Amino acid sequence: TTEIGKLVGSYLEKKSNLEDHTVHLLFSANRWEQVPLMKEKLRSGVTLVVDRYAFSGVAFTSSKKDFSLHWCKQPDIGLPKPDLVLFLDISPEAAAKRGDFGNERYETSDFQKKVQKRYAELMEDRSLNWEMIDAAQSMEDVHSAIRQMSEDIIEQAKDQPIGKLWIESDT
Ligand SMILES: Nc1ncnc2c1ncn2[C@@H]1O[C@H](COP(=O)(O)OP(=O)(O)OP(=O)(O)O)[C@@H](O)[C@H]1O
Ligand SMILES: Cc1cn([C@H]2C[C@H](O)[C@@H](COP(=O)(O)O)O2)c(=O)[nH]c1=O
Repeated sequence: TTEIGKLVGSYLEKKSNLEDHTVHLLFSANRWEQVPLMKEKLRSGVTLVVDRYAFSGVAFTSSKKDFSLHWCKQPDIGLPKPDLVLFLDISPEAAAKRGDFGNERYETSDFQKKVQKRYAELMEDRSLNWEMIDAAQSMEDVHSAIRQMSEDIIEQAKDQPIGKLWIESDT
């Protein structure tokens, strides 16, 4: 809903075109503009559930030609570090059978396969608490797995300081 968010939304809906580096930086700027609010909420005890976050930024842009994982991570270094990252795993073929697939930019099975590989590379980073959930299960089972893991991490993280994403000393 922010001005930057609207630019990104229009790009995803294929209503406008943006140069690839530019849109990557806009996605990141859209996260950074929310950081003061995120920190305020976290410090007041609110749990944030963030859809996609920096990991999609890296996985999607680095799937484009001539983009490295390294370059793609740079603008998001130092964002608030998540206590838990849930990867909802489903094959691109099964995802394509679900509602609305194919309307947005990036929603082709070939591109999604590249993205899935990039996520696998990101998940090798042991400084982050990645958990995989089988998203091919029923909605009820997906929900129950997410709920269990979330409740556990909320309990563990409640007295921990806010870390910084991809900064080694802030694990
Ligand atoms: N476990 C499930 N089983 C069957 N259908 C599902 C399940 N989860 C989601 N769907 C359906 O798949 C479609 C896409 O799901 P959803 O809206 O949750 O994904 P999304 O938020 O669009 O994903 P993305 O963040 O990748 O864009 C919807 O039509 C939804 O009803
Ligand atoms: C955060 C973020 C997202 N993307 C891409 C990934 C998806 O194709 C869309 C968002 O889709 P949603 O259904 O609205 O979740 O945007 C990206 O390329 N870079 C990012 O930083």
